[in-house]
Amino acid sequence: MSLIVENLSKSFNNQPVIKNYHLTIDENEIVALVGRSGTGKTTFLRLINNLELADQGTIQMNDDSLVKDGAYVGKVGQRNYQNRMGMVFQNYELFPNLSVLENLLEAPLAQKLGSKEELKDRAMELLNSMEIVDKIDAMPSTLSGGQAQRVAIARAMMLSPDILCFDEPTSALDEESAKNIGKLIQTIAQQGTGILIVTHDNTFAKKYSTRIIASEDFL
Ligand SMILES: Nc1ncnc2c1ncn2[C@@H]1O[C@H](COP(=O)(O)OP(=O)(O)OP(=O)(O)O)[C@@H](O)[C@H]1O
Repeated sequence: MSLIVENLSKSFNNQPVIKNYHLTIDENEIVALVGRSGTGKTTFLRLINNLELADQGTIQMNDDSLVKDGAYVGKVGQRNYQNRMGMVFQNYELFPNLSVLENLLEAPLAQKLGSKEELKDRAMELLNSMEIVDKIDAMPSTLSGGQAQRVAIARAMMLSPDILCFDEPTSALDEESAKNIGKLIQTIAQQGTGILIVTHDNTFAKKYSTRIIASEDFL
């Protein structure tokens, strides 16, 4: 399963940020997107997560398009695309009023991806593999940054995405937690998910990615 971006363009107030950009991310790949501040990294992440509208181009996951030659597909098609795409936000965006387990179950239950028991088993399995199963009933506010990050990753993995995006995954972490997240990302990639990491952390990018791309190439 691959993410395919072709001829992608985006301007704000007639100021191009991304112009005729091409990128493919295949399964098992860990692509790190690095570059100076203000060169479009967040914009790119928002475009491929359908949080921002493209002016031109194609964004698709194998045959499931989000936008083809500048034309957005219908709602069902957009949902099909989005179901294959996962995102771990910089501030994790956990639901503060829900426990760790409830955070993991919310979306897959709403999407009817399985019974509550089946989904709970999957959640336990993921939390176990991330060595955070003891926090299953904890509220997000009681977690450390590294723990909250792992819960956010587990929540994204509940939907079995083909591509998983990370926005600055190490910005709030100490060295040890960053190392653990790097290894966790490698394990997820080995299991078949393609990874895109936006980061300012060049050491992390070099150590854990299989390919580095630069946002200076967006224009
Ligand atoms: N909603 C918006 N309206 C107008 N301009 C925007 C908007 N979003 C982003 N921009 C502009 O697009 C350019 C790219 O911004 P973006 O946030 O994508 O860069 P970035 O590489 O992620 O930066 P940083 O590393 O600082 O997070 C900037 O010039 C920014 O001002």
